[in-house]
Order: sequence, then structure tokens, then C-alpha cells
Amino acid sequence: MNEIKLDIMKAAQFLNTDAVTALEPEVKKAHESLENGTCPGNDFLGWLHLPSSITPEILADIKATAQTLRENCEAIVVAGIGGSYLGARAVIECLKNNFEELTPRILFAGNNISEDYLSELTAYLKTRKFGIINISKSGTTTETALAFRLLRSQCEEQRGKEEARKVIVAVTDAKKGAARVTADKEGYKSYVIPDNVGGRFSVLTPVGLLPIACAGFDIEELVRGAQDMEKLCQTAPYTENPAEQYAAIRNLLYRAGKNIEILANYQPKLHYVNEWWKQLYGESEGKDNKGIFPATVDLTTDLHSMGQWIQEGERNIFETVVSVEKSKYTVLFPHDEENLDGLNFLEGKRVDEVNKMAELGTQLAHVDGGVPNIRISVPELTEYYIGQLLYFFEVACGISGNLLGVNPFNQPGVESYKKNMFALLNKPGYEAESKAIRERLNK
Ligand SMILES: O=P(O)(O)OC[C@H]1O[C@H](O)[C@H](O)[C@@H](O)[C@@H]1O
Repeated sequence: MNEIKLDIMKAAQFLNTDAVTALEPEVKKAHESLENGTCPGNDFLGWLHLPSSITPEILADIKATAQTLRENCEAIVVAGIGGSYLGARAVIECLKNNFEELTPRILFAGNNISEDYLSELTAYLKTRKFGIINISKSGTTTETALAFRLLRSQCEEQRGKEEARKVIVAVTDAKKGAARVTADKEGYKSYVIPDNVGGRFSVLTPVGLLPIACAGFDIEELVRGAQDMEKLCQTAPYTENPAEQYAAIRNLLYRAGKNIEILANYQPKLHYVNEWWKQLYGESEGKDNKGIFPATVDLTTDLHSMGQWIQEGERNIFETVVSVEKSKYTVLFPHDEENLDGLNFLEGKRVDEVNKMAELGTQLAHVDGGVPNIRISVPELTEYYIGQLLYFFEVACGISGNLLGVNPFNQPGVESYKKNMFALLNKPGYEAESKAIRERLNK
């Protein structure tokens, strides 16, 4: 099998010579505790062998639902936030043309509380036949619930209640939450997010697979890539196990004082993979006053904004570059008679070759500047390799969180802002909190 490859040489050189080798027993233990289900948060390990549990029947059912939506909609709005949003968007953005709109158009909502966003979205949809995929594990998330309320009533108004039923799908908990109750009451087609799969690990459940299928991409190939990576991560020895090696090197760097990891790409299509990765690692590791801060850049774009900081700022960072080996198309550097920019020496070269030299030059400069560099190379941006990449990051995250000594599968800190927001908005049941927060603000 051809696969994504990890190169940690230019990061390991910042550590003692045998540091990575010496960590093997610890990493193996961290990985085994995932596999044996003995790690903290072990009631959330449903994602670990999810790829191999996906049957052709499950995929056929998702594809049939996607087909109904595709046939009946000019736009499909995917309502969700965090783990109920980023995975689908990451895959779709990787695979779609940078400029051409998909047919039907895939739009995202429920990931902010912006009045203008919702106003412009509902106005845009007024003249269009649209459907909705309402995704929320808890079924109670404010952003998503708000968008769904607006969109559902608009959809029913535009199509009539009966027709609307055919193009509204829920992906949510098996039993509880508003999304489940509404779906059951209205008879919407619905999918279950298993209890033991946390949002940020749910891209290979219908949370990700349904929107990706609606966008017209090949979910079989995506799952096949994840399945192959599942096998590799389970069986490969330490030195050849990308998940174990990535978990090892980032924890060693963290222990050496590098507490910020910058995920970088050289393809704009990977922007939302960065966003997905940030949630995966941020919510999994940032707790108990510990954790690497996950930051992201799009290059070469951000070399012209963040490049200075990375090159010469505080030396507490390391960089992980996701590099795509093969471009889909060919564009050659053009000739210019006047050569005012002095770039005719590049004439006839593939633009991708120039991009790769920018990447190599940057890697060497950053390493010279004291930034350890990890490189993940992805053969091509296809469903198969994206499936590999996402699953690789998930397993590595589980191992890494265990190495760090946290529960990688909870996110208790996320509730604090919600509590304050509900207190400020006088949510019934929050009377004491409302009183306390008002007193605090009036001091
Ligand atoms: O799927 P939902 O229950 O709506 O949750 C959506 C997201 O919001 C929460 O606040 C959590 O921080 C995320 O881990 C979760 O993915």
C-alpha cells in the first residue's frame, strides 16, 4: 500500500540522539492502553476501530440519502459546529475545485452566532431549493440549534411541510437531545452518532460521511484509506508506525519546552484540515494546565505575515508540515519578454516545483532558526489519502494524550463560556448564576 509518510529527522536533531528510541516503551504503553481500553476516557474509544467496522451496507445507505438530497436540492446546508462541522468541511474543501461551486452547493451554518451571516444565508436561500443536514451530537448546541430553527421553518415555508421532510436529515444522539426528538417526531431520515465517539473523532461516522457524499465525493475511498491506516497503525513496529512516531516526537519536543505546534500546509485546499486538526489536538490535550498549543498557517501565504515570527520569534515552537507530493494539474511558469521581475530563469518550470523549493527552503531556514520540523507527506489529495491522513492524526492524538497524562477524550473546559453566556441571557435554571454574574459586572 502506498501511504502518507512521516519524517521526523529534522525534529529529532533537536533532541538527544537516542531520545526517540528511548521513548518506545512509554509510547507502546500509551498505545496499548488505547487498544486495551484501559486509558482515561475509555468510554470514548468507539472511533479507534471505526474504519474497519464500516460495512458496504452502511455506506450504501448514506449514499442513497445523499442521492435524494442531491436530486432535490440546489443547495444543502450542513448545520453543525466543532466536531459536527470541521471534518466534513476539511474533506470537502480538500477535494473540491478552488473556484467552481459544487452542484448542489454545500453551505455551512450553525458554526457561529452572527446575525449578518444568518441573514445573508437565509436571503440567499430564498430563491433556491435547499435541504438541511442538522448535525449535533448533544442536540443542544446553541449555534446549531439556532441555525436549524431558522432553516427548518424557511425550508417548510418554501417547500411545504411534506416536501421539506424529504430533504431534512438529522445526525445526532440515538435517544436524547432536541435534534433526535424533532427528527423522530417529524419523521426525518436520521443517523446516530455513537455514544462512544466524541465529536472531534467523528468524521468517519455519518457526521462527516453524509455531507461528503452529498458533495459528490467517494466515501468508499475515504473509508478505505482510513481502514488501511488503521491496519498500519495497529501492526507496524515503532520505527515504522507513523502515529506512534508523531506522538513520540511531539511529546519529546513538548518536554523540551516547545509548547506550540504550528501545522503548516502549502496547498490552500488544506486550510480546513488545519482547522479540524486544531480542534482534535486542542480539545484533546489542552487541560490540567498542560498541552501543546495547536496553531496553524497556510503557506506560502503566511510566510508573508507570520514568517518573521516563526523564523525569529520566541523559540518555543515546532512545525509540522503537511506536504502534498503530486499536483493534480500542470501549470508552467510563463515567459515574459521584459522580465521586469527577473523571474525568467523559472520559465517553463512546473509551478509545483517552485512551491516545493519554497517548502524546502523554508524548512531549512526554520530549522536553522531553531524550529524543529516534522514533515508529513501525502502522495495526492484524493479521498483515499485524506482518509489515511485523518485517521493517522486521530490515533496519534489518542496516543499523544495518553503520553501527556491527560484524558484526551473529554472537554470539560468548553462549558465555562456556555455557563456564563446562559447566565447573561437569563436561561431558566440559571437564576443563581445570572444573579452572581450581574453582581460581578456591576462592581
Ligand atoms: O455535536 P454537538 O453536541 O453539537 O457539539 C459540537 C461541539 O461543541 C462542543 O461545545 C464541544 O466543544 C465540541 O467538542 C463539539 O464537537
